[in-house]
Amino acid sequence: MKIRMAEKWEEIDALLKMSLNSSSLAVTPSSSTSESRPLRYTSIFDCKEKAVSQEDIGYGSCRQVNEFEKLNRIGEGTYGIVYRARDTVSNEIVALKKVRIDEKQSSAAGISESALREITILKRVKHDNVVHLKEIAVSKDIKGMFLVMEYCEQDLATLLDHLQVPFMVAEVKCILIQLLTATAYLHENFIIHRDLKVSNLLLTAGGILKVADFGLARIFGEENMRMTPRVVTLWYRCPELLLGSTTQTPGVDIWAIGCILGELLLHRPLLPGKTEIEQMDKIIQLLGTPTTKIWPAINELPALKSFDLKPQPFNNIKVVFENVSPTGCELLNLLFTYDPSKRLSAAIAAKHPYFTESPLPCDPSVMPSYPQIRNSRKRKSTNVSTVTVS
Ligand SMILES: Nc1ncnc2c1ncn2[C@@H]1O[C@H](COP(=O)(O)OP(=O)(O)OP(=O)(O)O)[C@@H](O)[C@H]1O
Repeated sequence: MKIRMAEKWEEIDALLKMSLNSSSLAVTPSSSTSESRPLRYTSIFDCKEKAVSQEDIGYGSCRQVNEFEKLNRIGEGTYGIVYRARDTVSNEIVALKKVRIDEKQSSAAGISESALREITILKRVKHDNVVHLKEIAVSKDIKGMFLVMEYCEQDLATLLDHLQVPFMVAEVKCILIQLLTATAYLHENFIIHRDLKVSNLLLTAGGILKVADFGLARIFGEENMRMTPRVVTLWYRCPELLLGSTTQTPGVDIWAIGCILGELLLHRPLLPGKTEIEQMDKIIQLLGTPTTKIWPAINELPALKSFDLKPQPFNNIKVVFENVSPTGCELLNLLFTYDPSKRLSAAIAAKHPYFTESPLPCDPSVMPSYPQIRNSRKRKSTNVSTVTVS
């Protein structure tokens, strides 16, 4: 068994190393931010951040999961179950995300591609507003692998479902500015999240927002990098993906952030389409029909002919968001720019005057916190994602 374990983890380790060294993922960090740092592969065997060689410790420094006491189940996503747990060594409360191991998986050792992605990306990012992967724990047998993450008290989807009144504008701004800061950091480091939505935004007890769930994230920058258009949960999916674009830009995250801002302001999902056609219709209802004048490349999108774009000449942002200031409506329109090449960047959006006009973003420490609703139901939108990993 020991030998099988060693082989298995070495196999995963080699795969991670290969994926990060391959040309499609070879990137150089941006030098435009002080937070940028070399994106370097660190071995899965380095998972406790201290420099211990594999030889020193046998099968890597990963601790066994039985050093964590599972307290309760806090979430279940497409790719694994998430538990609240106590580290019996440090007494710290952590989140344990179990990675499904399926021997039938095509990737190494039965670990899904999305889990490998999540690990490789989370190990290279370090930002206050991105969930921190502390280490990887393993079960005694070969069946379990767990991401040990900092614990966050709630996710925004559950919070939204339970709040009787909408967030105050100052609270919306507090959340959004943190989300934009995190996204700017990711984009500066060539990472597109590709699944931003309220259930993937976590809040700590101190109101700090943490972007989570990097199972669909990708490194971008390579010319003509083709990606499947069927990523991003439908309600948050941008028009270029709906229309079949395979070249994805950071703009897919920016569009999703527009949907999140809309949802926070309205206290309901902004564009809850049930099918791709309905999704596109809802976008057109809100923003008007896109034309080649505002989006010259639209005619080149492969799936355009499958859609019958209804003529709708009006932009209804001000109607739908009647209680939102003109500056707020302007920010929404910029986030919802049809042409992805003209869509606002996260870094520029974070400097938009909406955040400096009254009411100002509140301090995270005064964000509402309801630990008692932590284990309540998860919204159905999560199931609408129909994602394909590529
Ligand atoms: N670090 C954490 N702290 C607290 N709760 C968490 C943490 N990570 C995840 N969760 C909870 O578990 C849920 C599922 O986690 P996550 O989104 O990472 O899993 P997934 O399988 O990738 O989900 P999805 O189906 O949305 O892709 C989250 O919505 C959140 O409620």
